[in-house]
Amino acid sequence: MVMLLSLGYYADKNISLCVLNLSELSTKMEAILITLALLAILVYKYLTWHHGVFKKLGLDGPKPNIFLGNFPSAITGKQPLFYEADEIYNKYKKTHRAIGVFMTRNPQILILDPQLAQDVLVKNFGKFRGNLAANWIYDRKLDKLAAVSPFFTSDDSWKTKRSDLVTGLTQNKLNAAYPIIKGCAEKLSKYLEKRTEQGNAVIETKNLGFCFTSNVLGEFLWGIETNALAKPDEPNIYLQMQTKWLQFIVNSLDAYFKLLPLPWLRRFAQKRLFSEETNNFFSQLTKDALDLRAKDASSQSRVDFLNHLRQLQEKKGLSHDDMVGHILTTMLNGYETSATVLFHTIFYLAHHPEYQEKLRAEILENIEEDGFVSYQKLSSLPYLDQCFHESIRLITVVSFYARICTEPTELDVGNGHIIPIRVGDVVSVPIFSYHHNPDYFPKPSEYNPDRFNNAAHVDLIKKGIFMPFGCGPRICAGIHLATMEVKACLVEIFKSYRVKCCAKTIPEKRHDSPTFIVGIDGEFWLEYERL
Ligand code: HEM
Repeated sequence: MVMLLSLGYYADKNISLCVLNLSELSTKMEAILITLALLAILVYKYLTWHHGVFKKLGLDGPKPNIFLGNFPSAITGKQPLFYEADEIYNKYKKTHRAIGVFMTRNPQILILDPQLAQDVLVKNFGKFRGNLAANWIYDRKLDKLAAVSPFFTSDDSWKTKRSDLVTGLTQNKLNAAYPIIKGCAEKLSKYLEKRTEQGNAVIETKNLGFCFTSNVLGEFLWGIETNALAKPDEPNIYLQMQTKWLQFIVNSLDAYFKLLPLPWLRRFAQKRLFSEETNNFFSQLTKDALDLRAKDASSQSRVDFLNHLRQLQEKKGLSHDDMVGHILTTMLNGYETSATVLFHTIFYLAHHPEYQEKLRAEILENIEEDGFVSYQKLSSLPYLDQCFHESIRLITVVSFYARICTEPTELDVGNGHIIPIRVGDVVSVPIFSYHHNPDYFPKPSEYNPDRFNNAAHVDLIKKGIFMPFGCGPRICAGIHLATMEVKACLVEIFKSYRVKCCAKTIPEKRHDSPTFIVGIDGEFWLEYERL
């Protein structure tokens, strides 16, 4: 409007030039606006490209947010993923066997019926061999040590990597390695004795759990004393490196999830899963441990993971990177998970003295002359098993797992409706939700080991309702190691100590851990009374 008036009133060159510039500007503005509009349409199309995919298949599901999909709070870090998944699960569980959801813009089929989950994980495993966690590695050459892990592998090399790992973690091997765990339990006892003798019996039990599993892994993986329990107050390079290593992984995964809508931006964020500094440290540590083993004939008959790797090196020429990779896999999958189950069990048993007394009675009845419960009994004590299973149900440290379809197949999603599944499609199992479904576990937020009376877990595992370690050929590779170390520590504590809540103890509450591992946030201060 102003421009037209100007044109009619002032006829001199300068002004008309100025008007010409304005019109040029407006053309440029128009071009910019059109470009922006086109860009917005393109971005919108890109973000919503897949949104029709489930409709075409006739699969129901909640409407996704354009940018963040169906898990906006999890992507922005406001709420853990399993809670958001649980809200969706509860809405559809009575009416659907499976639904379609979006992790940002990426479609996933969420399995609501445990029997269908069993089909995918076990019966139909051949068609669902891939693990979504393999995508967490951006560059497999750069992250050569992380890439050794079967957990991060979807291709054909998975089978060999898994076999190399699990043959060092069989029940026979762990039975033979049991003296190592007993040695760690003795160190824990000495530490507790010292604390209680000093009148310092209120102990932060999360730290205690981390120190114990760290000690076990140090001795079992490298044959080294980490001093986590012996000298807990002294600076410790091993523990510092372990913490640094885990923090780096958490940062990397944080970037991975935040950039899911725009994955190509990952090249500008933290690309590696394992840092170079910690890779160098753990590689040197492994080399030193191997050199020591080669020099010391007496330690060559020790049954531990390092000797397992030495045998593999001899038999099939395992490279040094493969050896370090397997050690780090065991530490990554087994350190925080096992410690979390351990300290939550102690915490829940302190809150429920009636269950603690029952467990203690069973332990005391089965102690052998050497002051320990034998490895065979450790695996079979029924109430110890119940307490362990109830903690792992309530906590469900690994709350969600996802498979990638590797061969075209079909999925029976109920009501006579069968949908085609293509290579690359992702199917996920919200196991936390199964473990917290009141139809399967009445009053699911309560800690109650009695719900697993008469080995009830066996039937629940068969039905796919209880799968804290996963199921099928990709079941947790460290299930026996985790079970052994957690149970051995529980026996050691409860045979000699009554663990009680005190003024500093936080209440039992909703799981709100800010890390990737499920759990209750905050410190677990508990009082240890010597019996
Ligand atoms: C209480 C402790 C633990 C829990 C609750 C746990 C849970 C799980 C679960 C649920 C899976 C399956 C994930 C999926 O299907 O995608 C898994 C896989 C795995 N776990 Fe564990 N885990 C524990 C301890 C350990 C330990 C001590 C190790 C040591 C080696 C370990 C090594 C692995 C590996 C390598 C895989 C991947 C297996 C494969 O894909 O073939 N875990 N774990």
